[in-house]
Amino acid sequence: ERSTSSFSYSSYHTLEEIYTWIDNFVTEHSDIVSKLQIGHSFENRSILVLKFSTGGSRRPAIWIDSGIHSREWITHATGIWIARKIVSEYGKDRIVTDVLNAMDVFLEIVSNPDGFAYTHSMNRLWRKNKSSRPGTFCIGVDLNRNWKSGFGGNGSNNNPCSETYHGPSPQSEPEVAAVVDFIMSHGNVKALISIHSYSQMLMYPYGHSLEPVSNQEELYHLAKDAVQALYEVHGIEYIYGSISTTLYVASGITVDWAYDSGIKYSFSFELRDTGRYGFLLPAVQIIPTAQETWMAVRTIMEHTLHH
Ligand SMILES: NS(=O)(=O)N[C@@H](Cc1ccccc1)C(=O)O
Ligand SMILES: [Zn+2]
Repeated sequence: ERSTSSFSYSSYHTLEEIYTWIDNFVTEHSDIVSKLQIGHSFENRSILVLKFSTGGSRRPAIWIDSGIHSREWITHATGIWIARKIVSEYGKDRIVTDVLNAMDVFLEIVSNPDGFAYTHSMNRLWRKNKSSRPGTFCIGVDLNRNWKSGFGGNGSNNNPCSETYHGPSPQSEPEVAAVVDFIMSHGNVKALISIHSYSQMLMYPYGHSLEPVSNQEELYHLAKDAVQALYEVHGIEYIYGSISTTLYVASGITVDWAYDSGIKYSFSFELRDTGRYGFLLPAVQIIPTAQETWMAVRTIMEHTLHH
């Protein structure tokens, strides 16, 4: 009896339950999945990444992260569901099979483990990590403002008590430094997908400026196709475009760093909903959200494989 088959994919889970699921999932699919520890959080929790690989060495890769903002529980749940979808579709779905026969996929489900634990224990709406520094009264850095590209610019805040506090310096946070170090040492990541909630948007760089990226046309049309694939599942409508023109100016964000580091297919999702439940999305919407998100992610994977 596979212990992951007793795991409820239609429920929200604690950090411990997710880490146990990861171990069971890797054990049950050891032919294609392995577990990497890329670092430790501020409070010394392991930072874990699932690697999906069918062989080769240093194959071009796709990076997916969820949970950088700890209160966005739908994103961890979607990451878990996508992990299972990838292994169940390999050998069946033509696109997944072609992608995994040529590329590796890295999936960081809990990108902010300290914040996530805190949303279960003390404050459901905690967003940042849990770092603290002498002489700083408030806790936590916004891990979507701590990246080097555009660091400290408009749409981030220098006040440690702010929800968008960028931290003392780029990559000051171990949760960000671990990802930077991993991706830079891998050196062959072709696409990055950073999953947030909520607003129902699919966005690409830049967030820190209104200036279009060099392959803006390509990213616009890929986002359009991905959003259409998403819509066809349950009729959910997303808007899409560059972060700064579609949402707001935000500086020091993951996808701007990725793009400026050469990852030309960098996207950020804002999953369901549009504000009725917001971060408190009911668990009954987990699987529908994951199913539709998967179709958009699969579209981006296919494009990355062929370009
Ligand atoms: N998920 S959210 O509610 O925090 N909104 C995100 C919006 C966002 C998402 C991706 C890149 C830049 C900005 C944020 O970091 O402000
Ligand atoms: Zn977020």
